[in-house]
Amino acid sequence: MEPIILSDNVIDNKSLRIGVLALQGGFIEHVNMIRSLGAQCQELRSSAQIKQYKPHGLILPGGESTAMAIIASNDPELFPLIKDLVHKEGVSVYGTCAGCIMLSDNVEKQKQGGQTLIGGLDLTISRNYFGRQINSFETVLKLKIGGEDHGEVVDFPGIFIRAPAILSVNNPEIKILGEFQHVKKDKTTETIITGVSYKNMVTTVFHPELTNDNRFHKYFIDIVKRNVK
Ligand SMILES: NC(=O)CC[C@H](N)C(=O)O
Repeated sequence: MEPIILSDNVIDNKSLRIGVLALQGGFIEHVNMIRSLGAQCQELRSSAQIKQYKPHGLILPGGESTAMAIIASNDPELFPLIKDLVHKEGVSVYGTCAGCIMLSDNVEKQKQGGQTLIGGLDLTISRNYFGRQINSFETVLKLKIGGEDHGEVVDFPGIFIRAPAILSVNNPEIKILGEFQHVKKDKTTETIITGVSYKNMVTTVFHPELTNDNRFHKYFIDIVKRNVK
């Protein structure tokens, strides 16, 4: 794929740079929300653009994780580069929904034949857990992202679109940001983990970028700032 180089005037070396992987899905809403918080933000579509922009933080948006992996395969350097940035260079990353799937080590209901992942979070996630698009829903979540140190529980609007569910966290160092009680078809309930954070990585299975509540993005920007060397 021909790399499209970013023009120099979109890169401001003096302030925090957040990139949003813009291969497919809901990237523009993240860009708007990050910009509304005063950080610079850029859609990134290739390994060449990521190398040029040198983001301090990267958002992997929602959409369709299998489609993203197929598009990414046109640029064989792209996923290895993201893996290096996140796992070796400590660049902060926020994965929303499909992005959360891509950052998981164990994915149930993968595309037949498997799908390419970035990994790094030892948790078990199940794709399309709540059913098809028509089974998308909204609910109010309790999330531990509030206050100065982000240790307080706040109410947060949860938009779930063909969402995955985090069924278990297999590394005790991974911090659970929230859980909710899902009532199953047989009326029994189960606990679903809605978001986690671990070192420079944070994920949600719901979509804060589709609300007008920017507290989750503020929380991510604070993680990025903390990890900038
Ligand atoms: N809203 C979303 O990102 C849905 C995720 C999608 N079901 C996937 O498997 O990638």
